[in-house]
Amino acid sequence: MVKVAIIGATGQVGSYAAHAISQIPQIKEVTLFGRDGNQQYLEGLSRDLVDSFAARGTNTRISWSCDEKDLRGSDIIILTSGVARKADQSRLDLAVENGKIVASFAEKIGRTASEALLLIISNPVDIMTAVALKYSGLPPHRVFGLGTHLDSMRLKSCIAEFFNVHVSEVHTRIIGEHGDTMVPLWSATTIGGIQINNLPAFSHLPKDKIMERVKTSGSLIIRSKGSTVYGPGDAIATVVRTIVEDEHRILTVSAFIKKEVHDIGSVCIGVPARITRGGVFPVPIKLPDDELEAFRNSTETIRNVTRQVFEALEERE
Ligand SMILES: NC(=O)c1ccc[n+]([C@@H]2O[C@H](COP(=O)([O-])OP(=O)(O)OC[C@H]3O[C@@H](n4cnc5c(N)ncnc54)[C@H](O)[C@@H]3O)[C@@H](O)[C@H]2O)c1
Ligand SMILES: O=C(O)C[C@H](O)C(=O)O
Repeated sequence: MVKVAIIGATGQVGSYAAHAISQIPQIKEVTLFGRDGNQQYLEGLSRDLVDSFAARGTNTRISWSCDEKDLRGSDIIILTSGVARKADQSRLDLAVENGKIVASFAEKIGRTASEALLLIISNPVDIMTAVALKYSGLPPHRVFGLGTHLDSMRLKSCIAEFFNVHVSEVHTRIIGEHGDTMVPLWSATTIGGIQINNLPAFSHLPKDKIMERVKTSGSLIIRSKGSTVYGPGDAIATVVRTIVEDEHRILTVSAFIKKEVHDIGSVCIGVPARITRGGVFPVPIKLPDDELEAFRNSTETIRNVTRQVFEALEERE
């Protein structure tokens, strides 16, 4: 049975993720982890979740803590702490501020829960994954971020709507930055198992418009209702279920790549990765030239900002 801790559980994404993952039968206990001063909120949140579980017939145990010692024994730690962007900000604008928060939690995790798998949600998620990897000291296959999984789901629903098919018939992925330079893999997109460009209607698919919608989904939701909650929360639950059931599904998460995508490496970025109980393993792939060039451009953006954040964090030390 599995024990999961959510750091940043008092936030919008952390609290809904706690609800979503608690429906996974193998999860025995979820610990809501928050900052000192948030005890009252955490007690209220845990009571609210316990009521929900009773109503649903869910057997997961809920606990809460502000003490890093209680991270010990966690199989999976989900890190959602950090500031969220305003609708007119880029996720990259949060890099230094959230880098400090993520580095500090990563150090705690390295000290107390070095056997855990660490799933990063805080934005900009690719860069925060690199920060968590460096400051936790955990091996690369046990530190990964939500990456472009949510973007891939957004693209999937747009394609399903256009072709008027069930979402489960659409397989697609977006790789690269969880941000403006993300790269849709049309070459890896199928509907009902058929390569999308072999479908006559593909020539009418408004690809640019769809990608604009995917890229601006987060800011539109933030402008409309303050934050994105259900999309990320359920995307997190999918990743966690894939881990605990050792499914070996291939999801597009932010992982440290060495040479899996042509010769590009030494960066944490959204790539297809096999997700197992033991960790996350990027799948070696070859891309057509246009997608490769776009991915290279995306990795350069992430690499540059990661470098700047590492420099800022070194000044802190
Ligand atoms: N990767 C994704 O797909 C994705 C999706 C949604 C949100 N996010 C990111 O997740 C993060 C949380 O989003 P949210 O909507 O839950 O925000 P929120 O403001 O509702 O919650 C923020 C959480 O971080 C904690 N926190 C804030 N500043 C802190 C600090 N200095 N030290 C320790 N803890 C601190 C808060 O206590 C709270 O628990 C943001 O960075 C957001 O951009 C990522
Ligand atoms: O857009 C955001 O800032 C939140 C998150 O990254 C999202 O894509 O929903």
